[in-house]
Amino acid sequence: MKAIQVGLLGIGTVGSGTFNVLQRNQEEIKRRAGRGIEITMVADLDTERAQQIVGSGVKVVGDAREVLANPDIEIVIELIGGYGIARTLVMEAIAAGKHVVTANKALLAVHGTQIFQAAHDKGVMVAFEAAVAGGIPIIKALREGLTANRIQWIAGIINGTTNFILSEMRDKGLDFDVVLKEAQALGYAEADPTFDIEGVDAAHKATIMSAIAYGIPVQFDKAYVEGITKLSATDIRYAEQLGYRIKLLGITKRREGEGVELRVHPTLVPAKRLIANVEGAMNAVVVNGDAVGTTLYYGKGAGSEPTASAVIADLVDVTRLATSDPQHRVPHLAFQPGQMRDVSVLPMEQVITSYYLRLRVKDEAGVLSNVTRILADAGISINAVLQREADDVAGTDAGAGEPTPDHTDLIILTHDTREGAMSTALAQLQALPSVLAPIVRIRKEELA
Ligand SMILES: NC(=O)c1ccc[n+]([C@@H]2O[C@H](COP(=O)([O-])OP(=O)(O)OC[C@H]3O[C@@H](n4cnc5c(N)ncnc54)[C@H](O)[C@@H]3O)[C@@H](O)[C@H]2O)c1
Ligand SMILES: N[C@@H](CCO)C(=O)O
Ligand code: NA
Repeated sequence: MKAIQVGLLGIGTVGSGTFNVLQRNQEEIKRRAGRGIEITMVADLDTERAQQIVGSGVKVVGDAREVLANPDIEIVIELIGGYGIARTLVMEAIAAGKHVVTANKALLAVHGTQIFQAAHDKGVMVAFEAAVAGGIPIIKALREGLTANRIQWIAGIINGTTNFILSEMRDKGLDFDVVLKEAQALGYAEADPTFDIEGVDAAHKATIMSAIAYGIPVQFDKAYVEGITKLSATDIRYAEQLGYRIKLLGITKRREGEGVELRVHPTLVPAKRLIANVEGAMNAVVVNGDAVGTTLYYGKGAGSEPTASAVIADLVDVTRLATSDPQHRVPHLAFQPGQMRDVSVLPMEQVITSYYLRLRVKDEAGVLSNVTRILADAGISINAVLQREADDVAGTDAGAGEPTPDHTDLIILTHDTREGAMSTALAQLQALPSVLAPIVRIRKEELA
């Protein structure tokens, strides 16, 4: 059988990895796919660099539409990124009857509903394993491997850049900016690194996972998104003293009869959990299903060849299924299109979680009892209280000046409560005259 012809749009970090791995492993891949898979045309704005990567045997063009216009090309790989031209090209590729493979989580989290509908109507596939946790086959696991389960919750380290930054800050005591530059140089960071550090990239990926897990539309606009830019070394250290690590987690939970939680924020995780020990740019996703229990997926979530690994897995899937009846394919979002449920993402005030609080207070009689009374009145149960004197935090960057002997840090761990109740209590705590600086609130998940 003749090789299937593929057009590649964008040959940057992931595109070049895809080209190289496909070349290197072509024989093995062919044995798996049943026929050869060949990138015969590449579009990139930088045609000179593109031609250097692919050599003289592959046609390189500056205008992606030339690829879409080529009737011999059956699969288009979109590795440009963003919601702009990439969206137009994906929609045009679908309209032209071509299957699409993409790593573009931003595009799918925001416009996925429209894109999957168009693909369904046209009878083509849009495959996106590389869009979530790069090389880890998490889409495959959720969509196929765990199909017996009612998924209860998912919690993942799904942004390599921020995990790298948090790990380096904790291990080496390096500054945020220095580590960010390193992450960019290593090719982990998005073109706009604010997407990484502000949690947007993780929210894109969590949005896609929530849709597949529960059979609901992508609802990125309703996700709660908080990044790591305000996290201080002081809290990383206190968390450690309490037996926790701070990770940027993408979390989605099914709340029976109420809705779905979808949120990204720094999270205290017990240090003994495997996921708490995922360091550097590595990703890990914990999925809890009612039948299987808790499962863990670990690996490289970014980088040229790890991401290419997922792109090529999709190419193989699409190649095998290209001639099949669309009814026999795995649905884009795991559930049959007519079986999607319109379950809403809950507003953040209704989220139920536990908390780490740090209050810088005057070290005087009655402070602790005032604090605990406010929490008790709000129905918030305390799990642990720790008081750290000036000496314990010397040299920290707590932001309110160095603690002096008459200032102290009060660290409180709570049991589960509603975010709304916590916000109300925090406003009251903040108004206490003995509270000297903005209170730090970091959410905590036991992930048991
Ligand atoms: N880098 C990673 O580790 C990683 C991991 C997972 C997913 N992704 C996703 O993969 C996609 C690509 O990321 P990347 O890191 O390879 O980006 P990149 O910036 O390295 O590459 C993008 C390429 O697209 C080209 N391009 C831009 N506009 C174009 C246009 N109009 N026509 C043709 N080519 C155009 C650029 O010249 C560049 O070579 C993004 O959606 C990204 O979110 C990246
Ligand atoms: N910028 C992303 C790339 C992978 O999607 C990350 O750091 O994880
Ligand atoms: Na993946």
